[in-house]
Amino acid sequence: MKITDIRLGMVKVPLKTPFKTALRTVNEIEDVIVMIETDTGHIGYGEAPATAVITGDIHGSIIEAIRTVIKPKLIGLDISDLNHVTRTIQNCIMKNYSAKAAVEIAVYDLFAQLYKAPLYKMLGGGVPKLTTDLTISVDYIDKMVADSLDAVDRGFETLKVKVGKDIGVDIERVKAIYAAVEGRALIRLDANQGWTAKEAVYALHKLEDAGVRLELVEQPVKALDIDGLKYVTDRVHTPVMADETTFSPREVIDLIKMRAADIINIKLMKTGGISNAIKIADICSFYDMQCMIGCMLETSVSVSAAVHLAVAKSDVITKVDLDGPSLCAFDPVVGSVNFDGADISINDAPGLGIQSIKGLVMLP
Ligand SMILES: C[C@H](N)C(=O)N[C@H](CCC(=O)O)C(=O)O
Ligand SMILES: [Mg+2]
Repeated sequence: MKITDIRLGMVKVPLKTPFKTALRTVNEIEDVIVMIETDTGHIGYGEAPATAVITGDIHGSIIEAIRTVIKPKLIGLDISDLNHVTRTIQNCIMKNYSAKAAVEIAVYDLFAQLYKAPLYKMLGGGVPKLTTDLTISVDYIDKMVADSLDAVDRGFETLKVKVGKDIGVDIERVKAIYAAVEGRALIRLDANQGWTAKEAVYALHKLEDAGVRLELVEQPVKALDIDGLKYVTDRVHTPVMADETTFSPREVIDLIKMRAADIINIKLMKTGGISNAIKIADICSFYDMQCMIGCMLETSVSVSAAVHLAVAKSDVITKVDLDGPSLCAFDPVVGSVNFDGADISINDAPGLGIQSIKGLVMLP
């Protein structure tokens, strides 16, 4: 199975409600779709969101990186040489993680199609079911409480509550949500870099002292403030998770050695795809550290790949934040991963099982 062409398109899906974090507000998903064509007629699908505030990637950079650098290196390569193909993707350009991720996802899709197996089986097998959390956007307290109750009524048992704005209001936000859903849902926080280390310790001590039990707090401080992350990790009982701080396997090793966080959030759009995500999961497994599998604002094209990976690495990926499809007004993908509220399941179609993408607009 040889790569003959790589075509690009755009998919646009409105969100059910605006997605608001300490870093940005977004109303719709607009992502680059990668379609890798082969001499056997098989097509592999991938997707890249433009998350400039986290990965530095924008639509133009994703499209140009794939068109002018990655694609010329891949034409003619044999999908059965998976390691050679993924190394070529990783080594042909620095950074550009989302572009690399989209192409790698399509390559892994084809690799599993080649052997007529669902991707998770090619990655080691597992039980093809997951349960995801749902993100509660940062907003007025009453709105966040109402959104949290609605999510619990819809069957979500874990809520990822966005904070990282005004520290005093953040504490009140979390207390109010905890009081409203106590006993019905687990709460994890994501400050998206919005606090200083001292603010984070202050807020978490206030919440701990008030009896608010949190599953974890994600990325309390700036991405590059590793000392600050360790400062928080050393001082609070609530487990601290690194998200924006860690992209590569090297960064994960450094973080583990410093004991700067308790948990790592693996996202394909930070790792540059599946090959490095596997390395990070294996490093964490070696060091006995838990991981979460996360996503950016992605549709079920690329989130499906994250689902397959998480199923295969469920020994170490014990937490799931794959709510991209749940945030979408509709699922544009006809495919094999079924996103039904909190419940995610995979059937036995080969690869990612993607048959078509509704509303896909191909780029010239
Ligand atoms: C969508 C997911 N639940 C999430 O919250 N991801 C964010 C980043 C999303 C974005 O801004 O596109 C995160 O974990 O920080
Ligand atoms: Mg995060």
